[in-house]
Amino acid sequence: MASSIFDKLQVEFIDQDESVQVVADTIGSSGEVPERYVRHEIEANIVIIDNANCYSLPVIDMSRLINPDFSEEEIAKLGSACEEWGYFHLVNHGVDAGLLQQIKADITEFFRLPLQEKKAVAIPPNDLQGFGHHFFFPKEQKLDWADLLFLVTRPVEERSMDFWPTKPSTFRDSLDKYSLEIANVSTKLFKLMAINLGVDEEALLGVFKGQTQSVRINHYPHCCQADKVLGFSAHTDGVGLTLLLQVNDVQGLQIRKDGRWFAVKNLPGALVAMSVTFLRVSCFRSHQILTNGKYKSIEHRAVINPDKGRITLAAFHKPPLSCTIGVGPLQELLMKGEARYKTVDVVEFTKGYFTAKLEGRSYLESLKLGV
Ligand SMILES: O=C(O)CCC(=O)C(=O)O
Ligand SMILES: [Fe+2]
Repeated sequence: MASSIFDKLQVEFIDQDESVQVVADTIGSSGEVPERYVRHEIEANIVIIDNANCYSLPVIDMSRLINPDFSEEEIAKLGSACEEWGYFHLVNHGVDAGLLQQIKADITEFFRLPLQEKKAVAIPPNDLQGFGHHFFFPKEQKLDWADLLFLVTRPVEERSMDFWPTKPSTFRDSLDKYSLEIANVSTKLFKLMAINLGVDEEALLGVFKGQTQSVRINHYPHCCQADKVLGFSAHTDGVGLTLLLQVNDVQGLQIRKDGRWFAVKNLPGALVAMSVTFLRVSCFRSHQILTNGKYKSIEHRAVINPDKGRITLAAFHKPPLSCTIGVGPLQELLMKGEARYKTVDVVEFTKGYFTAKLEGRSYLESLKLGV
């Protein structure tokens, strides 16, 4: 049964009845990766990875953001992280440590279940929610080396509980609690971003009223030919703000800055926050350029570890598809300059985003005005 949210998009999603974990187990430690997964572009591109980690990635401290003694300084740091990187580590975020431990354990246990048990929540044809492997147009597109569990988590009435695993038994409860805590973190960040942008808090928060939160829980099995596959092709996330949780301590996220790829070192206990496309592109009167290009949306991808599987949980916060807030960029920002991005509504944006060939920034670039 297709969920109401994806019904509205009216685009076809093809699911692939294949588990990457099974492919990984089949090829073992010496087999060949099936052609469908082999990424020739990895070799073709000049990829410089900063393994030395000497590039300093922004780290933002939530406890300072909300402490009147330090907030001004920390909000300025948050602003430059969003402008320069569109990406930062968020520490002291306030999400309960016990809950984090529990959800990590539940997710790990879910992916360890035998395939048949995971398939109890398999993605049906032309839907997005559930366990499986997303496969969008075009058909010749290479497959990512990942299994995933995708669920709409908020608003609560939009949940399709049929896709929420019942094994392990604590899974549903942990995800329910986590989804609330992380929604609160995202709201706090939006408020602080509004202060940094010098716009009315309500103008920014209004766009997210009744926001949709969905989670994409990614499992990237290890691969004996790790340099031939990609866990997640280069992309920018959809609309809103992504908060990424490292479920286990295996590195794999890479971000592109100034044309170079950088490996992101895990920071224990931190969440990775990505201010994503809407912040750069817009929110009209349903989806207009909110920050008029001031904040970046970071292009990123996930690479595979040859020895260890990696698990992450990405929580996406976006305006509801029914968002009809008014046409045009945030007025206060437009008074400071011309609109730099086209106006598109949430449904059109989401459709374009999902159906565009995954070429990193291509869909985002197509919305740019005057270039
Ligand atoms: O797993 C990662 O490191 C990245 C995941 C991601 O980019 C996504 O789910 O959108
Ligand atoms: Fe992403």
